[in-house]
Amino acid sequence: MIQIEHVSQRFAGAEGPVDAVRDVSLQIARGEIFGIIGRSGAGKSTLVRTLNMLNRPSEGRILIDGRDMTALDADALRAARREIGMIFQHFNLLSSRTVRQNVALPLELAGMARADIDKRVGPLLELVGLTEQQHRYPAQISGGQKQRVGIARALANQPKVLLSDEATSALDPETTRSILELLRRINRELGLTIVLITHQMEVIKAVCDRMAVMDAGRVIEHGGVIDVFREPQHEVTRALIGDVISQELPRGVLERVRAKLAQTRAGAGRDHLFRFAFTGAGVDQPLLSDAVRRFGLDFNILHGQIDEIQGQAFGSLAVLASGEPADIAEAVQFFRSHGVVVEELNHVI
Ligand SMILES: Nc1ncnc2c1ncn2[C@@H]1O[C@H](COP(=O)(O)OP(=O)(O)OP(=O)(O)O)[C@@H](O)[C@H]1O
Repeated sequence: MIQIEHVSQRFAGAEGPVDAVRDVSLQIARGEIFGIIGRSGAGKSTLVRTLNMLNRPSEGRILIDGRDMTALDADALRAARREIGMIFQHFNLLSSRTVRQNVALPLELAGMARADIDKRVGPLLELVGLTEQQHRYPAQISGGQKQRVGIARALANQPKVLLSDEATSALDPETTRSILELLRRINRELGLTIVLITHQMEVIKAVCDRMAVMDAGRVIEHGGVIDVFREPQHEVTRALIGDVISQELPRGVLERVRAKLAQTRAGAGRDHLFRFAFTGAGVDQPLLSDAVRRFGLDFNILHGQIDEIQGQAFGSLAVLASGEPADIAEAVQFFRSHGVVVEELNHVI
């Protein structure tokens, strides 16, 4: 449905040209939720804004349903943009308009008759759960409610694609969950294709089907979310997954772990930090206690989580293993031979 073909975007920066996006090619299928993750400055916003030509790429093509967005004249582009809704981190609502009037705005701009607008807006407010708040102004509703207005407004023209630029970054974790659930529901009920950018792996894990990781303007890795989580190929991806662990560990524990790993790096310690990822059968075997017996290691479990990603149980454990290098290497082989994906996180946390 969406083909991004060799897209590059160069800006004229104050200190010379900035290559914000470099030769990105991706295919996004109809009806999927596709996540793009990367650190600040990786080029995510620039890339997603090329999809509706808010940024016109310096090179490459964007095809949506086979139509080349880069080749459209102004009128055709205006029409094509109605098929692409967008939501933003800071909601971008008009403060002088009520909830209902904000949602109606794109329809007014499209020249729709008042009665038709009313018919369209009612169900949208219902869909996002804001019927009761429809006559309030943005200043009178919560952040989560503002994003619901943003979503209803983005859906007003019945788009085929919804672009989400860090839509949950300004929200607390519980509100984030409820907005992500709403996006999931809209995706299923309306068959809408969603392209979502975020710097949080939690967001990707919660709603996306497939994902791409960006770094310094390039896509460095892409694939099914569960595959990327199970076996990240790139150091940047591993670091983004590692962030989840360091964010959830108590600060004191994190500092002690870092001190131990620094000792190991200096040649004076025996501790190594690993992340074990299990799916399916690996989950219920007593592999850790087996490895303790066989290889004489000590394990200290720092963080464990079982999630469901795309309907599959997926477990991950962060473990501090202490032992001689040869025993640790054998233990890693042992885990791998039982289908557990093992990564060393020493440089990540
Ligand atoms: N209009 C512009 N003019 C010049 N440079 C730009 C422009 N827009 C973005 N950039 C630069 O392009 C690079 C990528 O920015 P972009 O906003 O796409 O990254 P991002 O991954 O979305 O990061 P963030 O999450 O911080 O927005 C950055 O170095 C940024 O400074």
